[in-house]
Amino acid sequence: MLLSSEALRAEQEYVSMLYGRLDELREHVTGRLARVLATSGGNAQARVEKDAAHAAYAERLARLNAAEHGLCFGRLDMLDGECRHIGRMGLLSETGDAGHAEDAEDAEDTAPLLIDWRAPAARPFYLATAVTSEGVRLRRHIKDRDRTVTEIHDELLDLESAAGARHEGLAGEATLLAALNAGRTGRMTDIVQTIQAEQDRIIRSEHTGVLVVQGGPGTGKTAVALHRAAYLLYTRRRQLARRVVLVVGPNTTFLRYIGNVLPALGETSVLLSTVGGLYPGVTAEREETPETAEVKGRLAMAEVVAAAVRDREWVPGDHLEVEYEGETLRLDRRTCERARDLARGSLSPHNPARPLVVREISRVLAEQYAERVGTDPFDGERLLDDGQVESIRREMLTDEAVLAALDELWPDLTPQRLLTDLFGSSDRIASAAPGFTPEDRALLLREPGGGWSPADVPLLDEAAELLGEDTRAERIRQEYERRERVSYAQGVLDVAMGSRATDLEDDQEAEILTVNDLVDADRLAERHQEADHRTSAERAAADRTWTFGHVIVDEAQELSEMAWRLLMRRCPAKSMTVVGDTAQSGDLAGTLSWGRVLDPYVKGRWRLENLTRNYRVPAEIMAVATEVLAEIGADLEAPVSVRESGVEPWGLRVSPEELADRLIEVVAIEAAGLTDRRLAVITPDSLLEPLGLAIAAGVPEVSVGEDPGAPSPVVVLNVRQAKGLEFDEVLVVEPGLIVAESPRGLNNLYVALTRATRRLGVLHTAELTPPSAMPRVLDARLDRQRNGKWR
Ligand SMILES: Nc1ncnc2c1ncn2[C@@H]1O[C@H](COP(=O)(O)OP(=O)(O)OP(=O)(O)O)[C@@H](O)[C@H]1O
Repeated sequence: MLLSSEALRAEQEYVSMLYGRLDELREHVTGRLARVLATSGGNAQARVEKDAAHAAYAERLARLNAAEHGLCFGRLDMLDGECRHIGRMGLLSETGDAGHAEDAEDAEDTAPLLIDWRAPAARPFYLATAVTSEGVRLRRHIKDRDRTVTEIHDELLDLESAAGARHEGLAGEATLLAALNAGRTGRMTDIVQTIQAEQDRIIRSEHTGVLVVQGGPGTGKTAVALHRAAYLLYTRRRQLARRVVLVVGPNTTFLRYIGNVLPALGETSVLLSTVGGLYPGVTAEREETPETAEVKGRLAMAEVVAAAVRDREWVPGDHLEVEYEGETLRLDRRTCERARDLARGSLSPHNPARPLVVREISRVLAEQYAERVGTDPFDGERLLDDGQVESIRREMLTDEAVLAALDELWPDLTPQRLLTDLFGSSDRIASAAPGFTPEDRALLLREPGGGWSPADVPLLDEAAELLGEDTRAERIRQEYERRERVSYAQGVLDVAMGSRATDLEDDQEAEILTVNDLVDADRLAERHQEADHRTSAERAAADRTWTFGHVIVDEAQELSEMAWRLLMRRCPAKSMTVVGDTAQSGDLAGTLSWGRVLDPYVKGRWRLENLTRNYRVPAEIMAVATEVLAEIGADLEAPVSVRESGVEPWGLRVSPEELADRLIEVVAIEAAGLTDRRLAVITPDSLLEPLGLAIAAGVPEVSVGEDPGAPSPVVVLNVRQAKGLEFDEVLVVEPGLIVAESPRGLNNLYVALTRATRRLGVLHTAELTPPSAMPRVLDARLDRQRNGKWR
């Protein structure tokens, strides 16, 4: 129900008051922040406190700034006469914003002017229906632009109006449909104004373990996952903000697509990453075949990496000779075995255990050498005492031949070196992966160099766990740096004193000495040490061993078993929200069953929730996609579209020779009709480059492949790149080839067909038949719209 101008005016007054309150708070926090920045000096403790205050005020200011657009978007009139305004953040009438649940509790007595959408009092806004009114008489949706209320929609929640509802259970239908019909910008937006009841239940789920959200395309899984992150940060801010929430997505284009949602909700303690981005210092851009990625993603690779480490803890078949200072020393097998057992028995990872091998082997070598060169030729007595033998031992550790022998027996290994050596040698692969078929082993073999692939990252991480770090070297480096700083600081003080002393009268010298007493070199050095101004999320990104408070995995069906292993390690509390759709699993290493990937870690402790309504894809397009879904699995259920677009999908068959030209023609005409809308052309992998280049040459403002930054109106992508994204219009090229190119080709076609919010077209050459019956169904359906024309 659209309302009168009087109601609009009254609402404007309230909303203006709220913005006024927001401005006051901003001013207050900006002032505090400026004061913190102006303070200087103090001891280490004071500096830490200053950094913490700076971070807290900056974060609060970010939250206040984020609330600027659509600060208040709803109102509930309760049956008992109470009126609640709902918004992006809580606002109290007295000082302080109810920035999070804990703040709100602290300020219990203060009347809320605005209720944060995540607070329990806001919940009926999302859940109330005419059938279950939750004590609500009227729900109002408020829309504003630049602080001016432009629209309000009211829903009376009584049983009579329920009878008239078109889609039973759609809360705020007018506002929801306006959001769903709006043009897509290439950046996902938040849905706080129109969260639906089934989504709200998941967002606020109290389940603390692994929550799996399964739902078809467009059911809002990504939106729900991100809003759940915001909800958890609100309710458990003290624990989670420090530990950071990790959001894992399938590729960087996708991360860019969702990147604005949480900042717009005022949340910054979040790290967005692909699995390939989770190994600091490695950029996983190497391309490899899906078959190789599949082998690398198997859980059995954990044992392969472990075996590869064990293989590097070597003992000779009989003995090893070491040339030292003209003497040929001999390490027999038993000595080497003893050193190895000693190190393995320590149960330390490989690198930290290495000093035990080094000490034992160098001790044996030093004693042998001492016996050779330091024995009395007449009585056979050893001439060197223990101290001298120890000196020889230490000296030996700078000798190249000795170091080479140690490197062979128990090398100091980085994960990169371990895997480069492993994948570069068929012998090493055969030894570490005896259970693999020759074909699988051949898939692992590659030349050294050429960088790392996303599937390598969980293996590097696995190796890092097994190798461990010998932190002694790092500790020595830190101590060295500290001494350098102290010595530099002492120099500064000396220069200061020296120059001042020469300039000053004798009676002033005492004062300078007092200053020097107060600021000694150690303290000055501490002050020179750079403060760590990084946010928690930045520190988490740079630290492989960081453990996250909560992990959200999107498009989770694409993750390999090894990727799950890595993620479980990063979240020891196993507090996770996992969203995906096994019917969309296109990656060969991905999963078709949640139990298979989760049971090894949280058997019986993960909960499954389903989303059933499709907010993205209109019914006309979903009817086509559903035919494909039925081919993937007869028991799979398609989500039900919440709207129709009135636009039927179209199909166009062309000859192979004219494919590129007709495609350019179609894209050019479709693109010309786009105003503030986006078109995606989704091609089979093998056609991405040739067709992408052809389209880019013939049509302006086209980008090919992963989104380079600012979204262009027309993009050409393969299915993998389009995963999780959405566009106003989608043109699928050669669906038969998309199916034929992968064992999961049908799943890929299903993904491609479900990216459009308004219009779908299919352009193809051959009959859409092979290799399965499905495309024939698609062909027949599209034929009805075709009539030889695509428009
Ligand atoms: N309650 C809602 N209100 C407004 N828009 C919504 C709502 N739920 C979902 N949407 C919109 O529907 C679209 C699809 O949502 P989303 O991308 O989260 O779906 P998904 O289930 O992750 O899809 P896919 O599996 O295809 O990646 C998005 O534009 C999202 O903003």
